Amino acid sequence: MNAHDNAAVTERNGARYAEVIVEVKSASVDRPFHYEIPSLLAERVHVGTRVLVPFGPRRVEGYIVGFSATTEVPEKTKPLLEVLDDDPPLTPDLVELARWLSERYLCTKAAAVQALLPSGMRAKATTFLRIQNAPDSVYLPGSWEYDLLQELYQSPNKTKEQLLSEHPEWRPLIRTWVEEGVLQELHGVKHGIQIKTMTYLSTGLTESELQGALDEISNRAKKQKELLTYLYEAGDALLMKDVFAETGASSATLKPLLEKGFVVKEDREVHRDPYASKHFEPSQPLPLTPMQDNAYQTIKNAVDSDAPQTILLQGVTGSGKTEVYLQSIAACVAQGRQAIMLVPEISLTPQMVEQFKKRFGDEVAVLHSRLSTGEKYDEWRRIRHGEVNIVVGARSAIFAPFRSIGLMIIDEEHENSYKQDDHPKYLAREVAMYRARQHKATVVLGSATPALETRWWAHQGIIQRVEMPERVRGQKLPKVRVLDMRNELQSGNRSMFSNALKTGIEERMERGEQIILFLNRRGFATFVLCRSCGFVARCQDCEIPLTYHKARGLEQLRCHYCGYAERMPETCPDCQGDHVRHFGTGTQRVEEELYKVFPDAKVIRMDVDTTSGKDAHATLLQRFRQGEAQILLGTQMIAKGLDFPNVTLVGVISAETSLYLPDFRAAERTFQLLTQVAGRAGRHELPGEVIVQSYNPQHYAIQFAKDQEYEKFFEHEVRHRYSLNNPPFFELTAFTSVNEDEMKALHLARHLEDLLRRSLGGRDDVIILGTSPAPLARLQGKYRFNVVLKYKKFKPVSKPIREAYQALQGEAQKLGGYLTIDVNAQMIL
Ligand SMILES: Nc1ncnc2c1ncn2[C@@H]1O[C@H](COP(=O)(O)OP(=O)(O)OP(=O)(O)O)[C@@H](O)[C@H]1O
Ligand SMILES: [Zn+2]
Ligand SMILES: [Zn+2]
Repeated sequence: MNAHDNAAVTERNGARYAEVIVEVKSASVDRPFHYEIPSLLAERVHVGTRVLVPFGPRRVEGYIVGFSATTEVPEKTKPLLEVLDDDPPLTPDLVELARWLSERYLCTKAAAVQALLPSGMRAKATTFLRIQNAPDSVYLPGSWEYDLLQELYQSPNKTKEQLLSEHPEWRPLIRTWVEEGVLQELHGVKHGIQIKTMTYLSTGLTESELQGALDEISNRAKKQKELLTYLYEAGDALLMKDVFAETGASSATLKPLLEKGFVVKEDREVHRDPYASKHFEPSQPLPLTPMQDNAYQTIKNAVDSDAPQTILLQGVTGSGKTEVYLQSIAACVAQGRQAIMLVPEISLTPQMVEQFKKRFGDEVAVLHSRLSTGEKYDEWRRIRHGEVNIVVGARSAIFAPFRSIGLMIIDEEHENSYKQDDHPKYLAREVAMYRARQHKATVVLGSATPALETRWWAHQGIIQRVEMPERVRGQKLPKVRVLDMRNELQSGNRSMFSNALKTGIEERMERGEQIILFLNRRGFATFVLCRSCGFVARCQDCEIPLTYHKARGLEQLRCHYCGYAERMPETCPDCQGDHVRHFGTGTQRVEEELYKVFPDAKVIRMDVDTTSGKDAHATLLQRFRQGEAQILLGTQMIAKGLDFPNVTLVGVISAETSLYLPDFRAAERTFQLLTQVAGRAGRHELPGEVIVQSYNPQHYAIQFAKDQEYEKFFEHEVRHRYSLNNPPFFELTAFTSVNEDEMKALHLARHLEDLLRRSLGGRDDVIILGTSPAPLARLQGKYRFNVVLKYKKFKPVSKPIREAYQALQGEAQKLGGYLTIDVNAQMIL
């Protein structure tokens, strides 16, 4: 077993050795190993094939990533044991993608491969054997054939792997019988629901045989005769439970027919379809508005052009982006290519799925985290086997194993959730652009408020940009009022609702209209604000708001970027008043307060606590739609994509809660959130109003959001980013050292900082920020310290970064902690 890390050969061409990535979770085995290909398996191995291999004393699963004619120590090279699927789960382009993932995001190759596969497969894919055509021969007890058949009859739920580990000698027999069709291999997952089968009944009798059979059955067994005739007339195999329901027959009726061989019973593999019970009324494409048509033509031309392209579709809320997506996808599929539609997990609502099902019917697979493992696995197989041409899904659907992708659309492309927070910490947008190069496909990034990077690339001419600056029916964007909460305090209103918001809510309740109240709270960092003058404590170097900490009775403010710390001021440095407070309000507190102020109100609260159940999210929204409550109160999860005709007032409790996160993207996020929230109002006949409460109403993110002026915001923010060496001008990579022991966590982070300074210090395209406590300074009892690196381009620094990271993995473990890395970090936590 020796390693070859160079580019894999994808054609076997008679090569003797397979290069295999083994499923072993350890950085020290992060390379392909060589295995000899036994001649029996030669026809079945391809790049992407899943195999069983010996690894030390164990047998483990692995994936073939290439072939090699030679190996360094041939006598020590062991053979592959088994090919685990008929179809390789990974296609060669996905194997190549896994290699790129591990290089770009510094994860192990095994972790990269796992990211590409559905969790069902990860949960342990396995094979079941079913008797398909029992052999005619009679076998003697004690023969392998006899014993194997007995075992299969008696324990149908044993996996092939279990049978083989108990009786390795059966391997050749099983293989022969599978080839001859005596046995059928069913692929499924162990744990939870397995492969799903349904029982079918059929009769293979000819007309004259049927006559003979009916004569043979006693006249008293009328039910049996009816059942047999029913099956004969059907011709095809029928689902047993339907047959029973239709004919009133039961297992007792069936049994004698089976014994006499008049009826055959067989289990067939079926795909679980999470939407099977729903009927979708087909929808027709809408005639496009001129603006939509312009966007559609641009996308269609790009798809036709057969060169990889990326297009930013910048359309205001309610401009009809979805219809453009639907028609672009239809055009792509009409060309015989496939399409991937990504939406943020929280917008993957039933209404959203419905739109796709209505337009494309069975051609769509849906992937999201609320599906069961089995459902996910089955949807994935429908994609892999070419049964669908379209997938709608959250982040990981970007890995859909399609053969020829023409179009990948990322809706609300600026959303946080497109960055995976586990290894590999990939950004869906980057993955899409990589796959676009592989498939000569088009990427569409859709948003009313694009990520600053995306808009910058368009500005630089690196990607195309199409605008849809108006709403479909020409409705005005809602009016946004920003209310100065400092004035409220001055006039003696100490509650969290301004007088204007209170009046607004009362009016809507009287008129029977609905209200959305929004609290853009992230729930961890606490910033410090003066309620009299709006002063916010910031780091003088980084301009990032300082975070409040209380430890051993000492109240401190810290910068989570550079490590600077100061004491919590007792009076406001600006106005000398004593209203300096640390800040943070939860949805639950707002709800309590709402009931105090409006005892008659009915409120639906949506946050992580109330939406943890399987369909809780959809159910709550449905109840609000049906008018069960006047007020919907929630966090960012209600900001996106919702379309409620009866909502005429949207209130933002405090714009500050996202503005003063210790994050260089805080202004961008606040602008995006406010714009999205405002976009929820007045989408239909009733005009909408938006009230934003703030202690800093003059802040540019709030002012530009008020006028929904993305372009102006962009120009302002991009200058700001430039002066602070932040994205898009520099990319950020964050290392986090985690340990129960604060000193050990700190020690490792300092050590890492040293290493980085030695290898990268002094370069003018790299900035190393000092070790500092992470914004989430303590999580689950563990201390966290960050070292953040800024650089202009990843390639020239990737080697020193990788080396420093790998060099300290061992030490981190020795200290009882660990070190993580987030390449192209979107948020430093
Ligand atoms: N060509 C059209 N003719 C008539 N109605 C349309 C057309 N295109 C879209 N619509 C309707 O306009 C409304 C807004 O469209 P949609 O929700 O796609 O906007 P959007 O750009 O995705 O907005 P958001 O960013 O807020 O989600 C929807 O009700 C949709 O059915
Ligand atoms: Zn700082
Ligand atoms: Zn003040």
